Amino acid sequence: MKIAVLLRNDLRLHDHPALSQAKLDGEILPIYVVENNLGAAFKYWTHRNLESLQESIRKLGGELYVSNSPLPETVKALQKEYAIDAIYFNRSYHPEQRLRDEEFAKHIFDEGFVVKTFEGTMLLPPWESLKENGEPYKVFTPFYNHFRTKAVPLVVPHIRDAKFLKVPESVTSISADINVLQLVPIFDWTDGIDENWPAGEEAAIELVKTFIDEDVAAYKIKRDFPAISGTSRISPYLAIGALSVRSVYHYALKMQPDVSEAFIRQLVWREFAYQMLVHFPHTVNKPLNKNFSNFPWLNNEEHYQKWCYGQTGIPLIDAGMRELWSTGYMHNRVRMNVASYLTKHLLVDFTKGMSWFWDTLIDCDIANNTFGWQWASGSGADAAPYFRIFNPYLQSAKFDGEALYIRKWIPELRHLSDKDIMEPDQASEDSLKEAGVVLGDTYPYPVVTHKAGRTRALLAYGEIKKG
Ligand SMILES: Cc1cc2nc3c(=O)[nH]c(=O)nc-3n(C[C@H](O)[C@H](O)[C@H](O)COP(=O)(O)OP(=O)(O)OC[C@H]3O[C@@H](n4cnc5c(N)ncnc54)[C@H](O)[C@@H]3O)c2cc1C
Repeated sequence: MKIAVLLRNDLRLHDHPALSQAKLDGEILPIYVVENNLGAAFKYWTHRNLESLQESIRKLGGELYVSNSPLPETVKALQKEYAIDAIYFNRSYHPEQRLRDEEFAKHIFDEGFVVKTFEGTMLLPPWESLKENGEPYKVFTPFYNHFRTKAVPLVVPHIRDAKFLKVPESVTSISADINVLQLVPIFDWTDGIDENWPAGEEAAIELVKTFIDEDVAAYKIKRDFPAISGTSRISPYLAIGALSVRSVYHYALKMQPDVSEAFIRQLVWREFAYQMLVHFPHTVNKPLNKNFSNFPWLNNEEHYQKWCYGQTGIPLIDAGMRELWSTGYMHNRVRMNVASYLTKHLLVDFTKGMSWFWDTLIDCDIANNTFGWQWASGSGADAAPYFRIFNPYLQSAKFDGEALYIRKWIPELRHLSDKDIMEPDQASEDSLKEAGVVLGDTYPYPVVTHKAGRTRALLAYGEIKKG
């Protein structure tokens, strides 16, 4: 049987249920089709991971094919040029793609293809984590407790040999040249990504093994400090699927059963985010909490731009946004702060923050990004209540006490003392002068200070509470 295995955000050969089953059932034609509106950084990350997977498949004597046309057209043309019998794929939970997949699967099944779908994204399919009454959980702790009573399926074997198909040159609907997808930007801004993130599953597996073998025990106490590498940094690999979440889960439980609880808990937050997405797909652009539909956002474009480019005058916020711009990643503690500052202090709609993250993160993940923004703005499931507003100065003092993170990303402030660097507009004129800082020139004044932003946010919140 000639089986086309559709690859999406699952660019790997380990624990890949669709490829594993195809290996047992026949000959494999792996195809990647760009389907969603990818952000710029993630496009480039996809390109590099496709290159890496191409290399691995070639070592096994096969070829990875790509197509620029939408999936139904690609399959139709391919069928005409190179009669395939079956289509296998791991399910996607991107709301739009899920609908397209369902329609597509039905259509090609009616046309006589064998169609098989698999779980390749989550630890458990979303319908296995429901309450007894069949409703989805909206609060994390009961979800987590329920989840821990379930057995996560074991991983499937790494593909180390398989019969791969190679299409003749006459077939033009797919190509083995990844460049045809044009995922690499014309202007070269990708150095920061290249320097920080080796692509591909080998790099991903090495990273996660080292983290679990050596660092997971300290995760709980180190994970909140952005200047130190206390977290796993596996999110870019989970997002593109170079790493299977099930492999990570089982490896952690097997190798470090006594000290991996805090880390496993985060993997289950990801699971929770996915099940929220599946059951409440409208949350990708609308608040889960309906009260927020009429929230009086100010959406000041100038403020938004300053936030995007790390020019708000609040050092912790600017450091985070500059880390994101340079590397395609931001530490979780800082993500919570920048999201809170945008939606609460600046009163900019959370969907605007979400779309900036979508365009700049290499770990952009539709479930985690949606969930994170809904949570931070107070409109989502198990959310930070709106009236609890992060104070970025206290957050810096608590989680970046020696200002190592701020100094790294805002070098123009580096000569200020640990205290002054967190709130430069409160520093004395002498201290600023001595450190070579001219507010409004070398570094901006705050767009909105914590005190003013907090008061304004609470007033806005009062409006929606009144109804
Ligand atoms: C506003 C906002 C937007 C976010 N957008 C994304 C996104 O687009 N993609 C993304 O992967 N994560 C997102 N997160 C969640 C979190 O910030 C990242 O998963 C984490 O920083 C990745 O670093 P790590 O792999 O070192 O995490 P670790 O702390 O090592 O955790 C391991 C894994 O657990 C999962 N995880 C950890 N924290 C969370 C969380 N709070 N919610 C859901 N899953 C979690 C991730 O898959 C992560 O890779 C967002 C958080 C916020 C507040």
